[in-house]
Amino acid sequence: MASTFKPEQARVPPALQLPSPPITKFKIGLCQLSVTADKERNIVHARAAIEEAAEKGAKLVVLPEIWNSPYSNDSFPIYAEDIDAGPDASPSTAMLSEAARLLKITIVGGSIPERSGDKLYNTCCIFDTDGKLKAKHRKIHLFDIDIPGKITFKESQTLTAGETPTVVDTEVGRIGIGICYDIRFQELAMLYAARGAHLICYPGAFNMTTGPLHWELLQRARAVDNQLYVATCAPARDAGGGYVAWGHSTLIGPFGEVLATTEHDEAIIISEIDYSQIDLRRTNLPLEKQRRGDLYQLVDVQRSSSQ
Ligand SMILES: O=C(O)CCC(=O)C(=O)O
Repeated sequence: MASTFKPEQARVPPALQLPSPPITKFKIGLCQLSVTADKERNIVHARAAIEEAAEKGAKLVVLPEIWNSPYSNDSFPIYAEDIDAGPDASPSTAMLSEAARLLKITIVGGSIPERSGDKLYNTCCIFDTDGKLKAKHRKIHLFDIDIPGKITFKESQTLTAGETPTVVDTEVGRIGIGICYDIRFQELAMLYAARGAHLICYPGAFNMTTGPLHWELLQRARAVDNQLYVATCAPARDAGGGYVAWGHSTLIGPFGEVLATTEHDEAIIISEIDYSQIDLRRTNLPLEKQRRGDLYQLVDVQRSSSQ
C-alpha cells in the first residue's frame, strides 16, 4: 500500500543548537531519601540531605518521587499540598524554595502530591538559586499497571495526568523533567532533546518487579538515544512498607555510561556533570545529522501549532 506520509506536513524544526548555560561543569547531588508516614519529619530530613549535598559541592540537587508522603493512593489526598496557594499551604515546597535561596543552588524537588481545585497531581517543582519556583511538572503518564501476582497499581484512582512537557532553563543548564513512569515514553525524551535539553531529571520510584529489569535500561536508553545526561532519584527502600521501592538512583552520561549509582539504602550521590561531553559524543556519533527526517519525524505539537 502506498505511504500517505508527507514529510512537509509533519515538519518539526531541527534540533536546537545546545544553549550555553551559565556553568557547564558542576556537581549534582541525588538524595535517595527514606520516606516515612510523618510528613514533618520527611521535610526536615529532606532539608538536611539537601544541605549535606550542597556542603559537598552540589550546585543541582534532585529529590525522589513522592518524598513527603508514603507512595499510596490512600496517602495522596491526605498529604497533598496546594502549591499555588503559597508557603502556608505548601510546607514541602516552602522548604525547597528556602533551601534553594539560602544555599544558592538549583533544586529539582522530586515530587509531592499536589492539590489544585478538586484534582490531585504528582508534581515536581523546580527552584532557582534565588528560591523562585521556575516550573512545575505534573506527571504526564500515570502509573497504571497490572502484573498479576507481582504488582498492580493505579495512580489514576486518585491522580489526574499533567498535560504539559516541561523544559526549564536554569543556572545549571536546560533541564527536561519527567516523573517515574514518564521515563518509559521515549518520545518525551526525544522532544526534550529537540528542545535543547542538556539533562533530563526523572524523580522515580520503580518497584521490585520492574526495577531490576527496566530501571537502568530505560535511563541508559534515554541518555544514549538522545546524547544527553539523565539523572534519576528514588526513595530508599523500606522492605516493610506498603510500596517497596527499587532505589538505585543514578547519573548517566551522554554516551550511555553509568557515572554514579547506589543500591537501595539511603544515600547522597555526588557526581560531576560536564556538558562538553555532550558536544563530544554528538561529534563522535552525529546522529542528529544522520536522522532520516525524510522518512520519519517527531512532531512537536506545541511548536507546530505556534508556527
Ligand atoms: O514503570 C514502572 O515500572 C514503575 C513506575 C512507577 O513506579 C511510577 O510511575 O511511580
